[in-house]
Amino acid sequence: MSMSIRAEKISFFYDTAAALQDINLEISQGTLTVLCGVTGSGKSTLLRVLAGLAAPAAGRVVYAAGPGDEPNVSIVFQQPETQLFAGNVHKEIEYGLEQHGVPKAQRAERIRSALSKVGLPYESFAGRSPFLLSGGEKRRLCIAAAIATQPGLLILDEPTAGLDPQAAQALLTLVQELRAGGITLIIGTHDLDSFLPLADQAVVMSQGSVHYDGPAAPLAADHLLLRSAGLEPPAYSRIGHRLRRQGLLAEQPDSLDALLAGLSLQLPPAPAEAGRPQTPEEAQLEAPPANDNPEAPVREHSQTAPRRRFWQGLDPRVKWLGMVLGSLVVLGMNSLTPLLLTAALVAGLIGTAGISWSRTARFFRPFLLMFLFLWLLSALDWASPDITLGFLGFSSAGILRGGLNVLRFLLLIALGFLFTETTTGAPLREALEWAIAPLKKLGIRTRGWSLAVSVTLQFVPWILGKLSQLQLALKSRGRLQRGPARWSPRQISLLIVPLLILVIGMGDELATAVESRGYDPQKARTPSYQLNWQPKDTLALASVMLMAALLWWVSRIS
Ligand SMILES: Nc1ncnc2c1ncn2[C@@H]1O[C@H](COP(=O)(O)OP(=O)(O)OP(=O)(O)O)[C@@H](O)[C@H]1O
Repeated sequence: MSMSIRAEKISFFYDTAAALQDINLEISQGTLTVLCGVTGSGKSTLLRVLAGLAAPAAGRVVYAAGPGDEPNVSIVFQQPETQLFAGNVHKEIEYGLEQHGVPKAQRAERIRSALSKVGLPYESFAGRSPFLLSGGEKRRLCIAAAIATQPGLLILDEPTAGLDPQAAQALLTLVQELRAGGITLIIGTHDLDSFLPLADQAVVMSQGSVHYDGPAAPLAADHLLLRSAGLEPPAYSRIGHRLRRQGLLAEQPDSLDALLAGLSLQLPPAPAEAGRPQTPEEAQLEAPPANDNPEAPVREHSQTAPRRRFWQGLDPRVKWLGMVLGSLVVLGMNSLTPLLLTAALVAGLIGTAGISWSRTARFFRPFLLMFLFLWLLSALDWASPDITLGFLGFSSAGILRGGLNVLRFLLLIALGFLFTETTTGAPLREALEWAIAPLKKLGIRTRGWSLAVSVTLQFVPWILGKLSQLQLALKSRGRLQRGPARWSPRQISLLIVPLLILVIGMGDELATAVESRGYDPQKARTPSYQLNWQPKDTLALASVMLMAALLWWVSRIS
């Protein structure tokens, strides 16, 4: 089932500024259309209007499906990471199917087939958290979620942006397969080199209007037209143009392959080279990319040190229990020896978890200053001081009591630090669900809680990531500084506004993504991560309990 689409005199405004003006388009069924234009020319806005996600201020969009078919449009936005919201890959895709009324019995097969089309094997990916996939895998998952509903029209906004060459090549192959399967495709892109050779139709946008609408091949060769819209012609076309002027090529190529084929016809082999067998290195250089096959998973390099892997591999419930048990024991300690012993133990654990000392120091620095101040405050004694510093007086008992409290709090924070540094978002969330599950028996609804925690947890690493990106951006515009990045009050004040805008923007994108998949806020969703208790977890928990008991005993006898 395929669809055609027609835009009639479309205009769209953001507040009062026109983003689209008088757009007329006709896209035939089963074709691939490339929508290009410089940044800000209106591509994303037009794609959203064509997908029915934004209503035009004037004009209309007309969809036509085959006889007996409902028009069904799917869109995959830029930045796929902002579109994911479910607890695992299976549920991420199932969500759209549910909204489209696909019966439960048919969903698993549809999900399996969509994942296989984008080269993510169901067995390896279905249970994984979408947030823990690589960028290329997230992109494929979004496309799988979009095609699972069997749309007649699929709209992709910047599908190759940010992908490595192999992942981009796999995506191009997937696009060709989708088109061969009869889907109508509209692709908004800056990547003319990749998409123009595949396209039937091309639309060039300029300042919210259509600058060119016609067949793709002549557009690639029309450098004047492309440049007048601010676009650089594809490299194969520019090279072909130059070679033709020098008489080295007979025809203007319409793809890189056509250029290479034309060259090999035109150029005789160099005399010294003629007849020489190809070396293995040359053969390798000329071979097509190893990952041409979209079924092949994207190769990934893991830089994780073995020690860190051990900690991250532990069942998160062991870490939750360890943190709770450790915190209870620490709270019960009121003498120095067990607290110092625990501090040494926690320091050792931080070391074995592969967390660098500079990272630890950066984390604790703000707490140390605050606690030092609190310590001094709790030791102040004006009436009968044991120690005097100028006009300030401190009592020895106050110093000891304050010191113990400070140490206790620092240890509690250190346990939390150890836990969150070795546990990523989804397992952490799942362990929390497990911990609060008994509340369900008391009739308390825990799904809302876990969803709130899940959303918060998704935002926290994202906000921290954005913060360090913003800090780097600020730093790159200042003078060269050595040493670790520090926060200055001025930097913080400069970051607040962009950070707020980013957070609001992300909320907006997420809301639109959810809406585009037919989100119903009344429906409860529970995120999931496959908890997997292994013998090593039992061993780790036994060690934690033994250490906690030992420390408790030391605190009783000292
Ligand atoms: N939410 C918004 N509020 C106000 N103006 C907006 C908003 N989104 C886009 N615009 C403006 O509308 C115009 C078209 O933006 P659009 O995102 O459609 O461009 P684009 O061609 O997709 O750009 P890019 O290639 O950078 O993604 C731009 O001038 C942009 O500044």
